[in-house]
Amino acid sequence: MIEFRNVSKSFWTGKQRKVILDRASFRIDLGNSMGILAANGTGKTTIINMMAGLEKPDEGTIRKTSRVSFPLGFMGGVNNKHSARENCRYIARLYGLDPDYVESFCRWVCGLGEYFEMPLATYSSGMRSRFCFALLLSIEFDIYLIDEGMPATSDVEFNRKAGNILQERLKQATVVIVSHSAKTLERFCRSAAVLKDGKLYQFETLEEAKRLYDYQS
Ligand SMILES: Nc1ncnc2c1ncn2[C@@H]1O[C@H](COP(=O)(O)OP(=O)(O)OP(=O)(O)O)[C@@H](O)[C@H]1O
Repeated sequence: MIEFRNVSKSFWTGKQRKVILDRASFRIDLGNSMGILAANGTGKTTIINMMAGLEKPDEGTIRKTSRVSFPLGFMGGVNNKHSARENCRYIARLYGLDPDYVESFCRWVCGLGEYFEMPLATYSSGMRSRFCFALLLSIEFDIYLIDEGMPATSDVEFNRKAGNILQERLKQATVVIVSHSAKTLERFCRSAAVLKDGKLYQFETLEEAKRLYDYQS
């Protein structure tokens, strides 16, 4: 479960305050995947980052009682000076997992060859995103956070392998997905919410959410 209670978040732009959430309260329960529809630039990434714990609210509380993933495609949290192998083992220890398992899983999924032993700083951005995605897949979460659809790399073989693993994971898991497009949400959830003027309006069905979203845009 993820619960936002009276959460406010805004940014100072130098001229005005950009409000993302204004004392918003909502809850996402396990087994009830939810999509959030919001126009570009209104705060989708910020909300996902707050759920992941990457950003703090200005006010209010965010409570989590489940294992919540970092956003799919997130490339932080790794150390550039260390190799994929060292990063794997470090992250495994942080999550209380078996370092041998995480290392061999990632080695198999991301197919980096000898680069697996080299510092991340020597990787291309494609190699880095393959590694970070493999790392996410090596950990099992209850709730997966997706910002604007599935991440994809330019490596077809990797996309197929990682996509199949993720597909299996998502069958059992709860998904929170944010997008500006209802079409992107359709694959993942039946219920949805609309982010509007700093408030989140939750609906039983995506259809209902779409009606409000289409009306305001
Ligand atoms: N650290 C920051 N300082 C100032 N403004 C910020 C900061 N982070 C985000 N913003 C602003 O807050 C708004 C929401 O940003 P966010 O990235 O969450 O939007 P988004 O809905 O995901 O956008 P997009 O659809 O374009 O990816 C944007 O106007 C952005 O410029």
